[in-house]
Amino acid sequence: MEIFKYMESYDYEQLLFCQDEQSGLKAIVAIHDTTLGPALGGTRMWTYDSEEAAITDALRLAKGMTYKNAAAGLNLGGGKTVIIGDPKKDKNEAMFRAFGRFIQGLNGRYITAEDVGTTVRDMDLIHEETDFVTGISPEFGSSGNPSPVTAYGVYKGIKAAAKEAFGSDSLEGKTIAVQGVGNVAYNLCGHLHEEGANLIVTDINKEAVNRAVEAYGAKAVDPDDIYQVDCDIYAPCALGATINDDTIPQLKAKVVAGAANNQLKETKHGDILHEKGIVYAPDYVINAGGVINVADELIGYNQDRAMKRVETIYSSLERVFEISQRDNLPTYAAADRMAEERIQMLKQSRSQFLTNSHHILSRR
Ligand SMILES: NC(=O)c1ccc[n+]([C@@H]2O[C@H](COP(=O)([O-])OP(=O)(O)OC[C@H]3O[C@@H](n4cnc5c(N)ncnc54)[C@H](O)[C@@H]3O)[C@@H](O)[C@H]2O)c1
Ligand SMILES: CC(C)C[C@H](N)C(=O)O
Repeated sequence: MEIFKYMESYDYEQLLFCQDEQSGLKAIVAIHDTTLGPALGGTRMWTYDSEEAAITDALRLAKGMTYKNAAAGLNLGGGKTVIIGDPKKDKNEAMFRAFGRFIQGLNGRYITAEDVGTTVRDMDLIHEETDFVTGISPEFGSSGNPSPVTAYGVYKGIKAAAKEAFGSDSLEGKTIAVQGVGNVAYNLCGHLHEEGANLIVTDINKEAVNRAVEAYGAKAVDPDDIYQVDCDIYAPCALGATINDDTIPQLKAKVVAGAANNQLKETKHGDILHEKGIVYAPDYVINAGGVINVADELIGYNQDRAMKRVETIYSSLERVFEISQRDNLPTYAAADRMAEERIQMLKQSRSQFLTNSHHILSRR
């Protein structure tokens, strides 16, 4: 992999490799763009097939956070960390504390939070070493686990996408296929079930599937079968790139709207959805609830204020669908335009984030 060539292609600012032999920490921090403010993005812990796969994931996820934070109207740039390892076996206190010290060394250029494979407990350990971490325990006056809030935002976003596709945002009687029923999607299924939707779920983890079947009467299918089930809405809530050449021809849904980051394997897959008349809710717009919630910690966490802001995901998606129709653009491109315009506008007056300027951290 030619790292600088890749970084140049999407104008990444910084890529850091953090190693601590004693604790087994191998972390990659990618900072994409800090025009709008310090880079905020979660830490993912995953068993990658190769170091290259881990680097690529960190870079792709960091860019997604730049767009997510910009589209959500936050004064924050985009970054992300991946820790290479099995979150079930390889975690220890020293690992997260070592990572916290590396973050502290960045002096506020990057702020972390939870992502796949990390928990509030892990963030609390990082917090032993640095203040540049969010999603820590409510006992510190913080917002805790972002997943239920992400789920609420995704639920609101699914309603906005349903209105665009079916003319009504009611989900009663709609069949929704949910891929991955982890932290976000289990909470999402609760909202969908409460509104009277029929759920079809899958997960590579049998316990996660059973939990959704028991709590919400969901029907379970094998992981490979989720794309072809008869449904109105497909909600990808596991990992990325599930909208691709193999899966699109199988989809019967009229809407793709879910929590996962980087749902489109390549942008051409967003073009194909558009051509087929499938309403796609851009991932980083619909799943911004968690980051909106944790970002509120930076100005003194207020749950009511954060939830009101999460509710705006519905109108942000309406705006994306409006731009898409007006300019005959695929929805992912309409969302990119919205985010890029905001960044460009501010780039004219600011370039790199500096801790000694007036910014969100100075109010903490
Ligand atoms: N947690 C948040 O607040 C948040 C915010 C924004 C975006 N996201 C994104 O949403 C997605 C889910 O996040 P989460 O926190 O719920 O993670 P999670 O790890 O709790 O849940 C993911 C689930 O997907 C399952 N899974 C993995 N591969 C699968 C496959 N091939 N087929 C079926 N199931 C599979 C896992 O077993 C797990 O149960 C991720 O892409 C994450 O980046 C999460
Ligand atoms: C800051 C976190 C809540 C980030 C979250 N994992 C996301 O992808 O949006």
